Amino acid sequence: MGLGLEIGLPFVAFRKPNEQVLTAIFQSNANLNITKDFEDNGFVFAPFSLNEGVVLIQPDEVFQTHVLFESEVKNKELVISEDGQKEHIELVEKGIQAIQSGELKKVVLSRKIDLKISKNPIQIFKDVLGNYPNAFCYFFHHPKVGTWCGATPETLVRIKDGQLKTMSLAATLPYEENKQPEWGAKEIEEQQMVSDHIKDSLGNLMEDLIIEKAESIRAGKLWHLRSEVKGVPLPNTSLSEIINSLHPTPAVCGIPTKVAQDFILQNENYQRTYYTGFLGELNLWAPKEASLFVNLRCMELSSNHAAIFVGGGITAGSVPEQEWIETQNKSKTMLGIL
Ligand SMILES: C=C(O[C@H]1C=CC=C(C(=O)O)[C@@H]1O)C(=O)O
Repeated sequence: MGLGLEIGLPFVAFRKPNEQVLTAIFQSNANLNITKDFEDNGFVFAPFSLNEGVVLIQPDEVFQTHVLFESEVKNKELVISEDGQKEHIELVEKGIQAIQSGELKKVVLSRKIDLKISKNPIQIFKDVLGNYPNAFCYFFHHPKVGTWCGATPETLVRIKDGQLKTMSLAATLPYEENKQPEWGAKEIEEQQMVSDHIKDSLGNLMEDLIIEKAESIRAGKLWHLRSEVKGVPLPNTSLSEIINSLHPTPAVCGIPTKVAQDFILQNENYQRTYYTGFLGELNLWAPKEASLFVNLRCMELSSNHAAIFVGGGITAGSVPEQEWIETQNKSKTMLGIL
């Protein structure tokens, strides 16, 4: 991995949720490959706005090895900067107004936290692997794109042997030791909205679609509500149709999708680039197979700087100050590592 960074060639290393296999994919030239139809094979790294170009790392060399990282980072109390609070609260207020006016039902609003770092990137990735065993953990580098690292709890879509799996993910509460989360009506409704949206957008591409009951899942120091979704795509449905029906999910964009995406692009105070895009294996081991994850709980790294990206779903019942605190809590996933 260090070598890839030194010689400036594209590579990615990743471990899937609850697995112990680390896969590394290396491209042997520095070309910026863009996939348009998801027919290529390799590792995709997609931005939030797909028209910015979905990057593909060609699998010129692929390695796999068993790893067992269990390095819990000492849980020192994090002091988190309050910079950006006013702007974020104003943004959330604007989102709530758009919901009240009937334009939107839900919108996910986010921000970027910049900080100086001195930690070595390899150690950062080892700590991500050691601390988030049930997340999709990755380290991505492309000389023409940048260096990203993350531990995401959200699957965009997994397709194998003609079976499709995805998830409806929403709502956040802080994790407290020996305590189960107590979800309120707002969170339950927020997650149900996501399940209904998946049913509407994916349903007509599927022979059947099963959406399981919502359950609490832990993602580091947070809880979320999640329903597993599975089914069989209709014959001749392309990967591209499936991906385009799911991305951007209401966990990162909103409802209705197009109105929420336009609201985000016009109102957020920065460019998301690859945060809330997606990434993962595409036709890598067999055709029509994909294992894609939403790029959440992630950061962009450069020599002595990190940018952490955090957001939260806004609905009619949201309270701006609480939404600010939620983004502060989400930032701990990556801040705790740095
Ligand atoms: C947008 C993010 O989280 C999403 C995923 C799970 C729960 C969320 C929420 O409670 O708002 C968000 O939709 C983020 O972590 O930056």
